[in-house]
Amino acid sequence: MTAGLHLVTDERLGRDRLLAVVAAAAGAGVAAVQVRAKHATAREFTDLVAAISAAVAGRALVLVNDRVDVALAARHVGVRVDGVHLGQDDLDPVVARTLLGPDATVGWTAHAPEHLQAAHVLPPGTVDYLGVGLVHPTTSKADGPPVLGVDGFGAFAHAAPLPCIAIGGVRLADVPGLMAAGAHGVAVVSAISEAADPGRAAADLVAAAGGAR
Ligand SMILES: Cc1ncc(COP(=O)(O)OP(=O)(O)O)c(N)n1
Ligand SMILES: Cc1ncsc1CCOP(=O)(O)O
Ligand SMILES: [Mg+2]
Repeated sequence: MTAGLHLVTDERLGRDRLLAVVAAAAGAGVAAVQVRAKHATAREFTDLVAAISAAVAGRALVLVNDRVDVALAARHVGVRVDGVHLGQDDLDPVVARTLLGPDATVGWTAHAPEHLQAAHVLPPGTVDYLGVGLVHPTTSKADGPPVLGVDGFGAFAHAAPLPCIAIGGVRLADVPGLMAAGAHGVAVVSAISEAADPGRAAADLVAAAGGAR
């Protein structure tokens, strides 16, 4: 179930704080935790996915950013991994779906007209949701795509053939407007990871995003 709130892990955090944030967010009812570690080796990334999956403890989906090989490796050693979030330069989602199987969750980044066209011609059942942004400027991703704003996000979501998760500078105050604009859910790094009380912040965002609780 991908609707609701996604926590994307913050690579700026130390491991203890990161795992505490993940556990608090999972306890607050996030729908998914996406493990993002742009500078990790394959082995480091696989170990991190295992630690985060243990912290999630089955309370949310565990998605691996970018790396189908890491998702498969973690599964191979018995770690619960539910799927991947792929960018436009990552493995083709059709191939990812074949490798991960029909029950996996596969998300795909989209922010340009050609991405929408590509999404329209995907075989049914390939991708579960599109990650769409930036909603606002962010310091969590270097060289991010252009800012759409809430209205731009809504226009994109209405033209999309798949549910859209809003990402990029999303704060609690943005969530009602994004949901009203057609969001399937929202994904955040800073709004949870930088909060003084990440569990409280996650619970408030879950409530606003119409999560499972
Ligand atoms: C939910 C969600 N949407 C978009 C992204 C961005 O993915 P990508 O463009 O591949 O950028 P990186 O996260 O890999 O830097 C995302 N991660 N999650
Ligand atoms: C990974 C990613 N992809 C697009 S924006 C982003 C980071 C969003 O982080 P924040 O919620 O702190 O703006
Ligand atoms: Mg990516």
